[in-house]
Amino acid sequence: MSEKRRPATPWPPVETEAPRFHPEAPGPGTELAMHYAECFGCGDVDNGLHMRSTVGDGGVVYSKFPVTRAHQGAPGLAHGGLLACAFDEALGSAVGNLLRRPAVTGKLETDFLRPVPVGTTLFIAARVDGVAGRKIYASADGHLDSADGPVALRARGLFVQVGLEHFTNHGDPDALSKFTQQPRRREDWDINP
Ligand SMILES: CCCCCCCCCCCC(=O)SCCNC(=O)CCNC(=O)[C@H](O)C(C)(C)COP(=O)(O)OP(=O)(O)OC[C@H]1O[C@@H](n2cnc3c(N)ncnc32)[C@H](O)[C@@H]1OP(=O)(O)O
Repeated sequence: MSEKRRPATPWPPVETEAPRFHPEAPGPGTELAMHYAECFGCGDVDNGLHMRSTVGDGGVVYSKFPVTRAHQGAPGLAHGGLLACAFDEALGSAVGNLLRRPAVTGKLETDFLRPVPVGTTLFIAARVDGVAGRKIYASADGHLDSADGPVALRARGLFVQVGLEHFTNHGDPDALSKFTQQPRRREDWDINP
């Protein structure tokens, strides 16, 4: 298959500032631990995505998603919704780890360019592209079977910064103590937009 192209739309869609990485953000080469043991993307969940991420140079976070039979849509092929899930995780990891600003996905768009067979590993490279107040724009490419393999998917996401009470009020009152990696304490986050 030749390199796929899709209609170009401006990204980020609004004027942004360059992302300001947190002074205590993990540096290049750091292998990121799961952020929550029950996270479907990175946690120890039966049939979860079991994604693992590493910080690269230049503000890129690399994540791997090993696609198994548990992740099928059509026979032998990954389910599109789960592929989008992998990108949500990868983009969220870049935002959370590099900026340390608590944020949730407001919008996620995914271009599916090539089928992703069971047995392949998706190598996702995610970066934060710009920040406009509470709005944080991030994007990622997903390569088949190696970091420079053919691009199977591209995704763009808008993350919206929230207060930490978003997680305790809407989710679990003990949410903060259940995060398993830094930032997990209130003082470890950059909570000023
Ligand atoms: C180390 C740790 C690792 C952490 C690693 C983490 C990895 C996990 C990754 C998974 C992440 C998730 O799945 S998070 C879970 C999925 N997402 C959610 O559940 C979010 C549900 N939605 C919400 O809670 C809310 O709608 C919010 C918080 C997103 C926004 O509500 P709000 O706070 O009232 O703010 P609101 O004014 O509506 O929006 C703020 C600005 O964003 C814009 N905006 C909001 N949504 C959109 C949208 N879809 N499209 C365009 N623009 C939007 C608004 O126009 C506005 O722009 P302007 O007027 O200011 O210009």
